[in-house]
Amino acid sequence: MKWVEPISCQVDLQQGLMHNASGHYQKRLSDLAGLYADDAAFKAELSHGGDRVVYEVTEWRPPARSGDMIFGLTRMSPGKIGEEFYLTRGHIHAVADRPEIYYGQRGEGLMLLESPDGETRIVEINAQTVCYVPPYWIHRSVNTGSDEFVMLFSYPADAGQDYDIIAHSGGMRRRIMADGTGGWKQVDNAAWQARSAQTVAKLLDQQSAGVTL
Ligand SMILES: O=P(O)(O)OC[C@H]1O[C@](O)(CO)[C@@H](O)[C@@H]1O
Ligand SMILES: [Fe+2]
Repeated sequence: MKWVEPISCQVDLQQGLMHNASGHYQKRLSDLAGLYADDAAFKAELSHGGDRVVYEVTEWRPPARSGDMIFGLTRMSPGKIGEEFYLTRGHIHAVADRPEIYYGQRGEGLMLLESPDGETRIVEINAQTVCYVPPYWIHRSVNTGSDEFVMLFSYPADAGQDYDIIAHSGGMRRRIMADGTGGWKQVDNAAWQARSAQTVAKLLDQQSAGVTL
């Protein structure tokens, strides 16, 4: 029998990376086109500040997916586009009933959550905060601090990510903006459109066996 080997991965807090990872990817500002409210500020930032890396992920993925776990580290740079804090693309798991755990390592930020039928929640995350993302919640990380925001994450290996659900509803329902006094506030996204009852029911009926990951 060829068992999957146990491993350990060292979290490098300063670099915001995990050593001994099996994968690494970076997202640049241009990868986030269309996600921010202020498109003029986005374009100005791209042309003046350059297409810099805004977040990166080092992760370990098991050789087989079913029943196993993926874990890794996300490092988000600090910054704003206009008044809106830097964010990740955000997604629902392709197998929507799969949950996720985030564990704050450094910096400050939050998890912006949205249920299929449009309820919203915010979970603030600092170092040592564990954030539980329950099944079915769309989730996006936001760096609300002035330093890098680093979190460890772990989720079922067969979960996958569906990014279209956010695009199809005109973005997430809430945006996280500077409040003018050094903090953050949530504001409504005017472009947001509710998902139909049929779309919500389809997500709830989904069977993992029928989903292509
Ligand atoms: O995949 P997104 O929405 O760009 O966000 C990146 C973060 O989410 C993950 O996909 C984990 O759910 C990690 O890659 C990282 O923590
Ligand atoms: Fe996720």
